Amino acid sequence: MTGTLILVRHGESEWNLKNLFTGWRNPDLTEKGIGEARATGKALKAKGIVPDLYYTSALRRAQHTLDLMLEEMEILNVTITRNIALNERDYGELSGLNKDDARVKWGEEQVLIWRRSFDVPPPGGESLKDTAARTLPYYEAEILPLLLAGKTVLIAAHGNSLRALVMAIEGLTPEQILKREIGTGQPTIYNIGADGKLEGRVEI
Ligand SMILES: O=C(O)[C@@H](CO)OP(=O)(O)O
Repeated sequence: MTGTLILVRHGESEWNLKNLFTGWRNPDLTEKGIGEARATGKALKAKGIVPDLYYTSALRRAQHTLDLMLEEMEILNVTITRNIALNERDYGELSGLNKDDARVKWGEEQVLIWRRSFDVPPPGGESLKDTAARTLPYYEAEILPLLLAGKTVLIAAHGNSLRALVMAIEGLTPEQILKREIGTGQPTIYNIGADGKLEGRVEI
């Protein structure tokens, strides 16, 4: 049976707006981010998508995004699983620093490597590879069996925890994932086949 996996990055957060490295810090959504979450909820509803199960991280920007989407989809009284495995990558000592200040201090290239490379962690933080080491096992143990049973699963999470999933599901190389961006509030929808492999993408 084909399952459907809906990945949604949280809407713009207060620290996205201030251009601060966020990681495991816990700001909420801005008004723009709230609007992005509602818009994605509306688009999922318009497409007639009714998920069977709901997952998010232990951070409120993703939790709030999921709550807003469910409001727009008029889906009430469902169980939401919140798990730290879906948290954003930990930015370690960069957390709270302004990204432009970081570029001045360490240079554009070094900051790009910390932000988008596969296996180079920021000081005291997680690389994408480290993030995948907690996100992928969780996906394989908790989410994939549901998809193989033909379920539709909605996950609201973060730019880099989702990039880890996208890299695995799409079979991207470290060079390819370097260029992959996921915008705030942006949905990525996959049909997953009985073999657990990507069958195709759904646009909404
Ligand atoms: O600061 C962060 O936690 C992330 C996501 O907002 O930033 P970046 O996109 O630079 O990895």
